Amino acid sequence: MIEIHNLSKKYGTFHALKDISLHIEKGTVFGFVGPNGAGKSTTMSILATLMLPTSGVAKVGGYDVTQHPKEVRKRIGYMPDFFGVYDQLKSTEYLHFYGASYGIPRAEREQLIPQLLELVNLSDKADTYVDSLSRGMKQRLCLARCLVHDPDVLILDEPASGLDPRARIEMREILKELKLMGKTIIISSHILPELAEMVDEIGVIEHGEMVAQGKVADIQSRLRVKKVIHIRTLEREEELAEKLRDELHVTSVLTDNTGVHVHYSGDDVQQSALLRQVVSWEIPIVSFQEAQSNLEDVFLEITKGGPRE
Ligand SMILES: Nc1ncnc2c1ncn2[C@@H]1O[C@H](COP(=O)(O)OP(=O)(O)OP(=O)(O)O)[C@@H](O)[C@H]1O
Repeated sequence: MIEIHNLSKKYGTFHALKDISLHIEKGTVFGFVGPNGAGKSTTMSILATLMLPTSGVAKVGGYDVTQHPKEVRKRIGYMPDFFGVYDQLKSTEYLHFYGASYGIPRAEREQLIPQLLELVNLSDKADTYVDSLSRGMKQRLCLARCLVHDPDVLILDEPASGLDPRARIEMREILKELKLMGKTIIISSHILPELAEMVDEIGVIEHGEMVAQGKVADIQSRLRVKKVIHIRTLEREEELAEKLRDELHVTSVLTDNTGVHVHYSGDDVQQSALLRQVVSWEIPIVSFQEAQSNLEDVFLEITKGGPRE
């Protein structure tokens, strides 16, 4: 649904995007992550046909953003990171305005707008002036605006920025629903945990370059993000820690009042052999569990500035 080949963008002599390539299948929720100034907004503006690339190709639904911008615009809903709303309008009027600008007849809009307001949990604010909505509500109204023409692709630049935790959860729930509706979603953020639960794939961009891309789990294993295995015993904890220190792929072992924490670089097969070994020592184990490393860990690992693969 989205294809980017060797896309570059220069602002004067500043190289904001350097030959990035990306491929996003239909129905995927793609998290575009990177620190401030990495090039996320630039990429999204190009996809949204608002900015021309310096070189390279970007396509949405098979249409080139440079050659067929009108076709691309029909297929995308774009939510910029900064947006203004027309304060003197009520929520419903605001959506009518956008619906009309897409050429949707009034009768159709009358049906559509209540559905959109319901989708973004703003039904009770239909007759409220936009300027009296909270920031989270304005963000959701803006999302409804992006959906007016039923686009296949949503390009959402930091849709959760500046929202409090509850508003972020609401936004996340709406995005889950949009995924269920089959939309392809590209969503940027530098706040990673908020993406973790909902993205299928991530692309990490830094200084205008894609430094990693794929399923979160694949990226983790490719980067060999070290696992931490947490083991709880009924007794003989120190003895277990001592024995573990001599095992292959164990890089360090720590104990605290919650149990034994094993930093482990082995793969799943080696880990299962380690579990057999631990059981064979006949120390009474209560649990042996791999701590979930999250998107935050992956991000820090990739962007810490050290040598890369
Ligand atoms: N119009 C412009 N003229 C000159 N430089 C620009 C312009 N727009 C962006 N840049 C620079 O290009 C780089 C990439 O900016 P971009 O806004 O794409 O990053 P971003 O990843 O979206 O960052 P953020 O998370 O802060 O929004 C930054 O160094 C930025 O300063």
